[in-house]
Amino acid sequence: MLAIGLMSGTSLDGVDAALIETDGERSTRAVAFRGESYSDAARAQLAEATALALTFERPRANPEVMAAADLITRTHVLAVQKLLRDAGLRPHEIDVIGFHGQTVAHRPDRGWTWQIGNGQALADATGIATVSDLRSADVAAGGQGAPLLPVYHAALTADLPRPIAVLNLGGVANVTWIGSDGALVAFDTGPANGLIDSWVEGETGARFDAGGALAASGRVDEAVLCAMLDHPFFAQPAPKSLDRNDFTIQPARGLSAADGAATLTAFTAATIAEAFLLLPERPRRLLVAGGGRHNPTLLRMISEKVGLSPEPAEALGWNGDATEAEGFAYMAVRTLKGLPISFPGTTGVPASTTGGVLHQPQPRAAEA
Ligand SMILES: Nc1ncnc2c1ncn2[C@@H]1O[C@H](COP(=O)(O)OP(=O)(O)OP(=O)(O)O)[C@@H](O)[C@H]1O
Ligand SMILES: CC(=O)N[C@H]1[C@@H]2OC[C@@H](O2)[C@@H](O)[C@@H]1O[C@H](C)C(=O)O
Repeated sequence: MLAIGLMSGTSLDGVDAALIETDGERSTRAVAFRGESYSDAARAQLAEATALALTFERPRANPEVMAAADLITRTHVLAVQKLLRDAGLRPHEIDVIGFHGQTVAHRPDRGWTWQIGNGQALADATGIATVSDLRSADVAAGGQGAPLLPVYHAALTADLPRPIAVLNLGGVANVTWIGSDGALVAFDTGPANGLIDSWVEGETGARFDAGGALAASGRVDEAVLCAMLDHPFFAQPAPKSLDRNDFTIQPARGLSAADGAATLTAFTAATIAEAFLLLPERPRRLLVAGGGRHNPTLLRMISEKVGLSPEPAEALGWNGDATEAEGFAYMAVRTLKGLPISFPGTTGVPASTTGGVLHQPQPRAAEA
């Protein structure tokens, strides 16, 4: 099948749109990819909606969050249209879209996770069957609702020697470990770039620490690093997941811009080392996808603390910027086929679970 996957990640940098050909099982081939950036105004609107949503006891139709949801849907429609144009394809040639939406609050402890974006509106506007709300069924069944990528990581690495680990360095980081027998262990490890981005934006106005240059020029403050690592999340057994806002840059306040960047980068690396202690067996290789693989200072620190060289996804011919979006395309095909997308080892759900809500495009009123 030809499937489009759409992801708007915790970094709020934009929409990733990927087109893949897959059977939702072992076969998967990347066909096209493009990103659609948010304007500064859109990012600010999404950040506000996210901050607000996190204060709610449960998801509700608040006007500000609904306006953000509308922005998300419209930007995703645009991303699909541009991706189709790039690929020279028409909507009827695409079997399904996997639409992750934007997480505004992730509270499995309260029994919910909230991704905004209207799946039916996206299906109607693109004319393509759309699977949305991919995390809720898992949470309803008692899982963490995240991470979901492990099933795709397993397909991507099917021919590689195991055990193997795949690290996704987005705003938040998550690791997937795949054992020799195909067993999956996966969980969020801590912030990846989220804190570094917030720090750098506050200190310098830049969106992120390009090339890890600021962190490379600073000194890690060991006392701040120790204080940050003294957090109950790291002692928790897997599976476990995070909301983007579960950690803050507060402990680094008072450090110079460079030392703060170095310390927060070291924090991410140290949390990945902590995560490795929870893996059943040391992986032979550590593959890295997500924006953090563009940060050599972060990769160096991970290598030092974990004792394994992180290999950017490109080493295997993957596009590490597209992996998440591809994963949601893959999951949408699995949803169509009634196959599970989450497992006891990945989200803690008691039994393997299907997920996602399917929306068939409705003919427009004018055409009806
Ligand atoms: N050249 C670069 N140098 C340093 N860091 C970079 C570079 N390019 C991207 N990044 C980092 O990658 C981040 C974006 O990563 P990505 O797109 O994988 O996150 P996301 O998908 O929004 O997050 P999540 O996976 O948590 O949902 C940026 O915010 C930035 O911190
Ligand atoms: C609730 C939510 O949106 N979580 C994201 C976030 O970003 C990274 C990490 O935290 C991961 O758990 C998840 O996304 C990836 C794509 C996943 O589900 O595998």
